Amino acid sequence: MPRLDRTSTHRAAPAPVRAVHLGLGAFHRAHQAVYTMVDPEWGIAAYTFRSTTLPRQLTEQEGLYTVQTHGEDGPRVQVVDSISRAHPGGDHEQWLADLSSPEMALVTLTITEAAYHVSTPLDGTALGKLLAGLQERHRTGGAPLALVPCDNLPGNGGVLRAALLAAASDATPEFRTWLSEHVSFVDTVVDRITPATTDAALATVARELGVHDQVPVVTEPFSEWLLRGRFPQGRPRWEQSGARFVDDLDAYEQRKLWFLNGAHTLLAYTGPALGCTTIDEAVRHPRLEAWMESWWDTAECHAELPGDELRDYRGKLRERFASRGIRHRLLQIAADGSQKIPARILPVLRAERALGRMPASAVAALAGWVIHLRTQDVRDPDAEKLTALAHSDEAVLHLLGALSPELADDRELVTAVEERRSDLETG
Ligand SMILES: NC(=O)c1ccc[n+]([C@@H]2O[C@H](COP(=O)([O-])OP(=O)(O)OC[C@H]3O[C@@H](n4cnc5c(N)ncnc54)[C@H](O)[C@@H]3O)[C@@H](O)[C@H]2O)c1
Ligand SMILES: O=P(O)(O)OC[C@@H](O)[C@@H](O)[C@H](O)[C@H](O)CO
Repeated sequence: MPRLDRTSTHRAAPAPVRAVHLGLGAFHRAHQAVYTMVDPEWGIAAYTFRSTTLPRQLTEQEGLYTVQTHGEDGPRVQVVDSISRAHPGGDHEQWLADLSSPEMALVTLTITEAAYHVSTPLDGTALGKLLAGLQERHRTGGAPLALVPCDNLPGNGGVLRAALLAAASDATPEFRTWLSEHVSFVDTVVDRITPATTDAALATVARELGVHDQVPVVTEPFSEWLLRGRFPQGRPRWEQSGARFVDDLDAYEQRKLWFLNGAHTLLAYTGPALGCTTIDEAVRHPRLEAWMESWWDTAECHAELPGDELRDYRGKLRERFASRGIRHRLLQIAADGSQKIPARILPVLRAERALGRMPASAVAALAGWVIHLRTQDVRDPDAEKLTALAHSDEAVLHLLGALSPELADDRELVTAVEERRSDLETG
């Protein structure tokens, strides 16, 4: 079977590289790279964090790959041609050359929530890599740049700015001033459910297009990108692909993190305890569905957007989650809980506790997390510490304290989570 080639794409040759991406995974390829296709003047140099396999496979395909959307009307397969070059994260020389090129106007990032914490040593971390690139750019002329984090974090632009300034605490005052004044930190809300690709996706491409793609991406038809911030050296015409540049990002960010990601987290931890493995299975389980609706009712009491907008969003989420075309594994979503629960569950839980209420769905999410830590192969930057706590006496008390110390002082909450855990453990 022939390989993918440019006969079915808009770009006869790779577009000039004006954007860099760090964290070349499924989501970047289903989201930012697809939005960038609209503008033939903009090509992307995309870097993995560590993997050497994906860049090699993409390079063998001239950077081309397919995105397949699974909606009600079956799969649709599209060739994406905006990645002009793909590199392994270990290619440091090329990274420094790209970051210091005055032609480079922006850097997008999908480096996971956990990567925004400054850890020492910085070497080998995403922040360390970014800092090294920015220092090289400053040293070689200091052209301005926009940084565009696309991870599910509240205030992701501001978080990245604070993290980089903290990471650069030993850098020269000149560099720190340049970083503050000439690097723009763009806030974003990103949304497109994109699970890890399975082998079935390869067969779909072969059947639909008659070509072999080694690295297809599977995603949903829905896609959203909201941005707020400056692009001092320009940007692709993303708005022509549906991106929206807005001033009032915060309420939409809250809606996305609480309603979509919060429900995902709730189901990711309670679902396996009730025998489910994917989101579409979980939303068909009556008990899990009831918790999800209860979570949304609770979150609605504290959300900023008007009720009718939230109800509309909930309706769309029900459809998106129930889609059988997207087999989104609960265990994929369950990774890095210590980094996700604070943004997705705790704000609503705290608001409820301040009113003297005990939100059953948030309690279920925390109880499910405790079970996850006791029973699964845990992927979390604090995995060692958390699994030890999960097997200790008073595991719930210690784990809630690890999430946020004041939670452990709330004895009523600790008891409620313990009771739900015991209930879930017995099925
Ligand atoms: N998949 C989605 O539905 C989705 C939707 C919205 C946002 N996101 C964001 O994108 C991120 C990546 O998702 P994905 O689906 O591409 O996952 P993926 O597993 O396909 O790729 C993850 C990418 O992140 C890199 N990475 C992993 N750990 C890292 C670390 N400690 N430091 C730096 N980079 C690291 C990996 O090398 C890889 O390039 C998520 O963590 C999330 O913040 C994903
Ligand atoms: O990608 P993560 O690991 O931050 O979270 C897992 C899912 O909740 C997330 O990927 C959603 O599918 C996504 O945020 C939808 O836009």
